[in-house]
Amino acid sequence: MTDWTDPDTFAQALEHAETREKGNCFEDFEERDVIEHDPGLTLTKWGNEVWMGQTLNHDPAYWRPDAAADRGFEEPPIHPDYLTAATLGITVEDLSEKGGYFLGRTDVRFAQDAVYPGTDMSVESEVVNTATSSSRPQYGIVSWRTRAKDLETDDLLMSYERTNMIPRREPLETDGGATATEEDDDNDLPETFVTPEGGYFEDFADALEIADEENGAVAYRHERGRTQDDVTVAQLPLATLNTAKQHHNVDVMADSPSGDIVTYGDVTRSTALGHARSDERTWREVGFDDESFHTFVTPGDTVYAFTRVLEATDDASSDEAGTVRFQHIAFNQDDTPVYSGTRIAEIRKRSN
Ligand SMILES: C/C(=C\C(=O)O)C(=O)SCCNC(=O)CCNC(=O)[C@H](O)C(C)(C)COP(=O)(O)OP(=O)(O)OC[C@H]1O[C@@H](n2cnc3c(N)ncnc32)[C@H](O)[C@@H]1OP(=O)(O)O
Repeated sequence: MTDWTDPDTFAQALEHAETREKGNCFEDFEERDVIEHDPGLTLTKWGNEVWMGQTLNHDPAYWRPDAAADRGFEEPPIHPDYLTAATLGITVEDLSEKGGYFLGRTDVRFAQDAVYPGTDMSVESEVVNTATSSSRPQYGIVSWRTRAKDLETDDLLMSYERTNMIPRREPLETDGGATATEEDDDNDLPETFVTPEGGYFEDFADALEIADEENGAVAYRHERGRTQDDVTVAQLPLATLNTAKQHHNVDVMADSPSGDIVTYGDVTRSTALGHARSDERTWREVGFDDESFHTFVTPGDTVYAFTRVLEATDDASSDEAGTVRFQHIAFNQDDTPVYSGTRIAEIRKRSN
């Protein structure tokens, strides 16, 4: 009788067996296809707090009822970073589990009403673009518009457009692969870097004025760093039902370009944003644009943050705040940028 657990026999069995595959390849996506992501997700207080705690998003309005009330919330709401990560997390099984790279995201917008723990989400994505990758013939580039809604009321909670490199089932014929791109060596950094004196709206507006007079920029780094560990790399994405092997399968990832599991892009950016928010008086998050993930973050890497203030407008959803547009850059212990994106946030004004 064949002993299927005998290592030699089992090795042969594995060789003969077909693998029940997960995920979709580039060829499976057609423009205008709409994909509903099952099983959805209930946004819990636990998930919210684990996410915020580990990414250093410690704004008391998301933790304490009194601080929440002071900001006009009914109770500590779901943090927009967790909402974003959870929305993207449950799309992975259908969109990107096959592997590839999360290249970027733009037009990330949140509904004006806060989202509270206990909300059941339904999430769907529409394929908005498919393209060949000229540098990597074994991949194609796919963009989706993803929308998260409240399952009960059908209210839109957030939406964004995201782009990934997705493996092809059949690699394209190639005449030799990547063409070297010309390095843009232009380095015209301003001489003066201005740091805001505090974290209120007026501090950002004043700093922009000073920088303008001196032909400089409002740009500064944040002190905190967060080293990537088992919790940030594997636990946080799995808690959003993100099944990307990049984050939890060391065996497969050992043979990949990173040689290791990699941090979920939403963890990297949320950590950097947590550092940035610790130096400001956030009122509300409005949205993000032009988000890019420049290189891998792996266990043991430390995520730091750098901020540029681009614009301050005395106009917001509340008289208590003004609107600021930032560029945030996450970087690692070697000072290499790993993420960048612009962010629109309402920032509290000093009380008169
Ligand atoms: C959720 C999740 C995974 C998931 O979802 O399941 C994750 O969290 S995973 C962790 C986070 N992620 C990463 O760890 C990736 C880090 N990153 C890199 O490791 C490098 O960035 C690279 C190896 C991917 C590329 O490196 P690179 O080859 O040097 O980069 P580029 O040449 O700039 O881009 C190559 C081609 O992508 C086109 N391209 C780039 N950006 C955009 C964009 N925004 N929109 C449309 N097309 C874009 C570009 O136009 C070029 O197209 P062509 O192939 O046609 O030239």
